[in-house]
Amino acid sequence: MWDFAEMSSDEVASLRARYEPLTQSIRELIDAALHVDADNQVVDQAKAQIDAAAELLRAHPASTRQGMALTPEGESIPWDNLGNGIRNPLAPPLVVEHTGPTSARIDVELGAAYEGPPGHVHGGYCALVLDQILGEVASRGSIETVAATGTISLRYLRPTKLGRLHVEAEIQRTEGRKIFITGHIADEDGTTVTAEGLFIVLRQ
Ligand SMILES: CCCCCCCCCCCCCCCC(=O)SCCNC(=O)CCNC(=O)[C@H](O)C(C)(C)COP(=O)(O)OP(=O)(O)OC[C@H]1O[C@@H](n2cnc3c(N)ncnc32)[C@H](O)[C@@H]1OP(=O)(O)O
Repeated sequence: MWDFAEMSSDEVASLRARYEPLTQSIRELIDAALHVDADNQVVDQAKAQIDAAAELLRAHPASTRQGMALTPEGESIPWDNLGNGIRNPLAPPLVVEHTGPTSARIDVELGAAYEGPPGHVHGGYCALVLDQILGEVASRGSIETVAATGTISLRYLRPTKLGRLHVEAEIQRTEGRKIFITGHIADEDGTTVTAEGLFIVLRQ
């Protein structure tokens, strides 16, 4: 059904435009559900509408699922995956901006859905965000150099406040297929988590 290897950039853009707003609406639904304080009637009505939407979507199943795909031009499409999948509302809304051949940054807002300690981001999601940006920088956006996490080490300096976060990553050195890379997350008060990773470029 989705044969990205056969698609033009325009066709991919049109699919993105179809599904990205659905993903964002589901994220907003989760946020609304986490903030609601209503009576049985309101909650029952919302549940019925959500169940109806799920039934509508289930009536049109995809024949394949793909975590990530490539277009003929070599553009990578994060489709269903948890790190930054366009169609996955559990993925934080990450947009990785490559600031050079060996570095990148993310500016993202993480709200109630990502809470661990009260008012703060769950440590596992901090790890996911750092793993994602380190992996993307290490992979350098190419199928030829896709790198997997070999080892990642995190240091939680202090809790990360929910809200706007800034994330950076930079390659420190490479040894053959091994890429040594560091990164950090900062909230409005400064750095909260640092990461050191060893990513390994997959054998082709
Ligand atoms: C369609 C696609 C579009 C793509 C478009 C691009 C965008 C793409 C963005 C991706 C962004 C992803 C961001 C999330 C990244 C994950 O979450 S990946 C998932 C978590 N990681 C895994 O599942 C990896 C599981 N492990 C493995 O598959 C294999 O063990 C590995 C890591 C590939 C290494 O296997 P291998 O290639 O056989 O490695 P091997 O030859 O044994 O060892 C090579 C060297 O690495 C060292 N090494 C091996 N394993 C380790 C380790 N775990 N720790 C430390 N050192 C190690 C060895 O000691 C050796 O060192 P030297 O002797 O050369 O000094």
